[in-house]
Amino acid sequence: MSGPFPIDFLRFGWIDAADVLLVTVLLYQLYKLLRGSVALNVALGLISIYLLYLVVKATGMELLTKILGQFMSVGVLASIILFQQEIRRFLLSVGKATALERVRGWKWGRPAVGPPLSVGPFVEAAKSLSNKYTGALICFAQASDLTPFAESGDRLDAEISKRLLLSIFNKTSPLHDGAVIVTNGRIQAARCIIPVSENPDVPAALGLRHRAAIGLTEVTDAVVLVVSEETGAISLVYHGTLYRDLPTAELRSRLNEWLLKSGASSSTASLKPEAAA
Ligand SMILES: Nc1ncnc2c1ncn2[C@@H]1O[C@H](COP(=O)(O)OP(=O)(O)OP(=O)(O)O)[C@@H](O)[C@H]1O
Repeated sequence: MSGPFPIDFLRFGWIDAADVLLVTVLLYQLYKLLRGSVALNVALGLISIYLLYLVVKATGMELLTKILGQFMSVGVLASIILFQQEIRRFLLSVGKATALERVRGWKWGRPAVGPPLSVGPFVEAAKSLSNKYTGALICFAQASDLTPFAESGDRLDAEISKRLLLSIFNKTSPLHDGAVIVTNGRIQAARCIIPVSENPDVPAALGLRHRAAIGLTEVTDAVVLVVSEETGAISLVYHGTLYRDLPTAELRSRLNEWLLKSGASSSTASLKPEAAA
């Protein structure tokens, strides 16, 4: 027997062990990715049909095998269409894990980091907006390209300042509706439309602004800051998780942590750590 676990009728080698391990890791990653979304139920449905197909094939039920076989043959294509967002997120996390983004900067002759981004103006603007119950939605681009969403709004390419952020979200401003997108340490665009989450677990009390913030972070690695018009609460969203009603110090530290962490590994922006106020 060549393998580490000699079983009479099975030749189970190191390669098989690695194979099983990798498939386990892959399935676990898939589960983590789909957890909490309707896609998990769809995936379970597809897996059940596949298992049923294997059983009817093994028992020789020809008609059912044929029907399910037809279904399975289009299954791959259907899965790609059904799971486009999840596949996108998966590939994004693989890309980040392989640290390709880190080397991309010098490899393609681009600067590894953009102009420094300070979280101060965002924290200060969020505080003011919150005190006045003015809604806001600010998306910080990281490794994922937010250009397609920025293009849905009005291009600004402006220097970041608290005053500009307050002007944009002022209720009388023609730019206040929609999201602001921050890329490369600049306000790239305002009035942008971002994808709304379809996760049924998002509390019904949350309106479209918060759902949109969650939605963008489900399909990209952006960090999103939300100020609620209704309650004045300031929240952050990252990787599909909403961190609600944050005090200023926590808002600042989380922004510093998340943007600094990825700023070091992505080519989109570097960040000046901010001391707590
Ligand atoms: N897909 C979207 N992309 C960008 N902005 C959006 C999107 N959907 C809603 N918004 C913004 O959210 C506003 C509506 O917020 P709504 O009151 O429904 O949400 P909410 O989560 O309850 O927020 P709030 O607590 O501020 O009321 C819109 O006027 C718009 O500015």
